[in-house]
Amino acid sequence: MDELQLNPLYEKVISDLLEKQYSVVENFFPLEEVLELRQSLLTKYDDDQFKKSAIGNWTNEQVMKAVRGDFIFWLDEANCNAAETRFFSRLNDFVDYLNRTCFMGITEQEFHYALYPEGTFYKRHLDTFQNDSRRRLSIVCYLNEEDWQPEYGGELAIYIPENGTERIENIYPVQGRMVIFESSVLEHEVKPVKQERLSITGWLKTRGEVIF
Ligand SMILES: O=C(O)CCC(=O)C(=O)O
Ligand SMILES: [Fe+2]
Repeated sequence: MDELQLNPLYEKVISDLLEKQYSVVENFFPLEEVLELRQSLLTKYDDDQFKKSAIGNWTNEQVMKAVRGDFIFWLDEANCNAAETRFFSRLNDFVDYLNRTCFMGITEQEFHYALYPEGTFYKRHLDTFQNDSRRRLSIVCYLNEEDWQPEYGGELAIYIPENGTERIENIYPVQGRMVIFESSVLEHEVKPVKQERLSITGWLKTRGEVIF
């Protein structure tokens, strides 16, 4: 095993996760890579490659629309473009670090692009709700234009249990910002967006049973 170089950025994420079960970092991906991913998302979207998101086994469109309104495109690591390859390569470096320093046992990952058209949202939920207990960490990186304003809405609201009550952390989807949190612990929600909202979102998963 090669010697592990201490990585201050990864260490910050790890200590945040230990302390509060989520972390927000601004420069995980260099700006030019964020812009490339944004371009690549938009190209696929314009090319009609996105699908309406679904929730578990729910097939009723109206029910789904009342819960989440985003469109997604699942990425295939074995078959992706240069920008996506760079994304996965940074991500895999981080996963390798997590596994080596925290014995996280991440063995799998799944990522999709997401686009929330104006007026859409994603109601409060837990990311392990799809009968998949293997989701360990949720990761979102925002691919919006540089001038995201609070009046555009679309904040990620994380509900944090605190002293028997609940605190809400509101995180705006500013360009290049990455949020990482414990999938099975923190409930969260995407507030209605008033401006198209873009992201790449995914889950780091451990080996384990899928519970039905
Ligand atoms: O885009 C976000 O801020 C969060 C999205 C989310 O919660 C999900 O896709 O499960
Ligand atoms: Fe979620």
